[in-house]
Amino acid sequence: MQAARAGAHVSLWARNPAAMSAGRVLPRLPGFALPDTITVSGDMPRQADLILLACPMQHLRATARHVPPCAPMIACCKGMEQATGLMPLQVLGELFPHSVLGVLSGPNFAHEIAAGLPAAAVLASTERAQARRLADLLTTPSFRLYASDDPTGVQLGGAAKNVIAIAAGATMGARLGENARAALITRSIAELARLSLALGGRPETLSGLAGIGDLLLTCTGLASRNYRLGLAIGQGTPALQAATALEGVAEGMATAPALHELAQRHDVSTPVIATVSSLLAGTIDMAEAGRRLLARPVGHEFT
Ligand SMILES: NC(=O)C1=CN([C@@H]2O[C@H](COP(=O)(O)OP(=O)(O)OC[C@H]3O[C@@H](n4cnc5c(N)ncnc54)[C@H](O)[C@@H]3O)[C@@H](O)[C@H]2O)C=CC1
Ligand SMILES: O=C(CO)COP(=O)(O)O
Repeated sequence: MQAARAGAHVSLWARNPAAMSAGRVLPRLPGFALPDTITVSGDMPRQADLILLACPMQHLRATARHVPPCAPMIACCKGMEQATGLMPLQVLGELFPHSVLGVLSGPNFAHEIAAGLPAAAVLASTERAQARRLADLLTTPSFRLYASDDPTGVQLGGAAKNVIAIAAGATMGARLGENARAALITRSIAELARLSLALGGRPETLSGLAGIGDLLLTCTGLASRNYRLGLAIGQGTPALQAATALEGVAEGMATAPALHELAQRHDVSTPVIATVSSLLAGTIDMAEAGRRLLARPVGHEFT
C-alpha cells in the first residue's frame, strides 16, 4: 500500500490472489479493498525496481527462492528462522549474495498502515547511502521512514519485540499489574542493548523505532498477536494451544528459543528472553516465571 501511495505500480505475488483481491486479508479493517494501482497475481513478476518480502519469518527462505534477484530486496518480516537461528537479511544473504538488501521495521500494525493512518518506521541497510535511497523511495506523507546503517540492531529489535510482547501479555493475563509490565519492558530494552552490542549492532538502535517504538506498540496494543498470545498464556492456556487458536502468526513463538540460543552463544545475560522461552516450551509455569525474574540478585541498573 505504501509503495502504491509513493507512486509505484505494485505487483503483489500472493498465495491466495482471490482472497487478497477481495480484501479478505485484514480482518481488523472491514471493507478494505486494494487500490487499482496494485495488481494481484499468483504468478511471480519477472521484473521489478524494488522487491518487498512480507511473509512470516519461517516461510521467508521458501518464499524468497521464487523471487528473481532483479532488484534491491527489503525484508519486512520480524523474527528469526528457528531451524538456523538466522535473521531475515542473513537468510536473504545466503540466497542472494550479490543483491542489495534492506530491512523495514518499526511500530506498524498492518491495518493502520493500510488505512493510511500516520506512522513511522526505519529502513536499514549495511550501506548508509543505500538505506537513505530506499527510505526516500517508500516515504509518503502518511508514512515517514528513517534510514539506518545498523541492520543488526534493527532486525534484533523487530525479532525480540515479539518475544517481549508475549511476556507483557502474560504479565497482564496473569494480573500481575501495570507496574510489572513497565518494569519488564524497560529491563528487556537493557537485555536487547547488551545483545545488540555483542552481535555487532549498536545499542542506541534499540532506543529507536525498531526497538522501543515497536515495544511500546506491541506490549500495550491488543491488536498485537504476540501480546494476545501472551495474555492467553497468562490466563492459563497452554502456549501451543493458545498459538493454534490465534488468527495469524505470532512470530515470538518460534523466535524466543532461537533468540535465547543466540544470546547464550554470545554469553549475554537475557533473563526475560530465557524465561519466555521456557514458558513457551512449557518447562515452567507463570508462577515460576515470575519467581525467576524477581529472585535475581540485586545489582546496579546500568552495568
Ligand atoms: N500484520 C502486521 O501488522 C505486521 C506484520 N509484520 C511482520 O510481517 C510478517 C508477516 O506477517 P503477516 O502478514 O501478518 O502474516 P499472517 O499472520 O498474515 O500469516 C498468516 C498465516 O499464513 C501462513 N503463511 C503466510 N505466508 C506463508 C507462506 N509463504 N507459506 C506458507 N504459509 C504461509 C502462516 O503460516 C500463518 O499461519 C511477520 O514477520 C510479521 O512479524 C510486520 C509489521 C506489521
Ligand atoms: O509487528 C507488528 C507491529 O509493528 C505486529 O505485531 P504482532 O505481530 O504482534 O501482531
